Amino acid sequence: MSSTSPTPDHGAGPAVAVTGVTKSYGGRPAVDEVTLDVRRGEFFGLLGPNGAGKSTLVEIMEGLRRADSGTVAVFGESPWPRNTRLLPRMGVQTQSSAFFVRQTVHEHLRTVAALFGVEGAAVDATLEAVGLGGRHDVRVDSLSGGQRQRLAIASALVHGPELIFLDEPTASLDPEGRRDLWEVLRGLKARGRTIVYTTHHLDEAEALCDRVGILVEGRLAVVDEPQHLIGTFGAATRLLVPLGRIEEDRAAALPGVTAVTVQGGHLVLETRATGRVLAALDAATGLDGVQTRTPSLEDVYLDITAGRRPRTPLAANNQEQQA
Ligand SMILES: Nc1ncnc2c1ncn2[C@@H]1O[C@H](COP(=O)(O)OP(=O)(O)OP(=O)(O)O)[C@@H](O)[C@H]1O
Repeated sequence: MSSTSPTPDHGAGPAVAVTGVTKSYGGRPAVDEVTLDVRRGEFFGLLGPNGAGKSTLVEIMEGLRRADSGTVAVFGESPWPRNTRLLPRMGVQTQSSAFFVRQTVHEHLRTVAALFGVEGAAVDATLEAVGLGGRHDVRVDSLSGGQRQRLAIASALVHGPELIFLDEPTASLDPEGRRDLWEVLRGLKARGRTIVYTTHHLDEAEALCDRVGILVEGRLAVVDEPQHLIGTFGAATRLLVPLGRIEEDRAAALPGVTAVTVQGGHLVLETRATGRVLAALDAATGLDGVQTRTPSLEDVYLDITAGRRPRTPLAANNQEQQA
């Protein structure tokens, strides 16, 4: 965003290296022995259910919390204790971003920019990018939740950081705002920035992230590219057959069908042998009105977080970094 942004550093080594990090509260690990690299220029998504430890892990990476054990290196340096050399290189939006509430939107962002020694032109460009271009003179305490979220994101981006941490940035955005933010983030990635992103929107992670890590109860269950994860975990395809076309028992007996449920006006057949089941359905009832839902990241995520599939310790393409 900033015209004075540093040139992205494409040096060797990961943007963030997390090694054996553990953090407990009251004897319970919130983050448990996590080892993970975020590559330079990568869009990395951190996923997991409520309370899985995402924010804790991200805040340890940012230098806002201290790990009980393990190490974190950001561009090769420890972010803890507060490392002022790293601050201009990182942009941080947390779930509880602070605001100067009595200022206007423009004053607020100008104040943030000034802390980083960034010129005013970057303020206007950043507000425009996050969709607050028409809100310069509105007081921060008069903004809606979604508008505040946009301002928090602007505050993380205004100084043109190389590494951007966004913690559920689309949580209170409307669908249009989400899509607009996707474009902003894709633009940042195209310019070589590294993005660490937590979200509960699996469609978003699938659309944006080069790799995702899924945390379950503080432990990293898997790290992989979304498409590879979907292929590797072999989540089922679902065939939606209008109710009344075939009896449930008969559908369940078709070769290749692994589960049958009723959802809305459909019988839902799960299968990993789509062609075979479609052919059998065609022979039994015809295919009129039958819809096919291919597996998504959400299916894999639900399987992993519900513990329905054996968890691999770490996917192969992250293991090369663990050596
Ligand atoms: N400051 C704290 N003091 C005590 N417990 C904490 C603190 N911060 C987090 N925890 C606990 O650590 C666990 C992980 O919390 P964390 O906020 O990191 O999860 P999360 O994955 O970000 O969840 P969400 O998706 O709900 O934001 C939770 O059980 C939470 O209650």
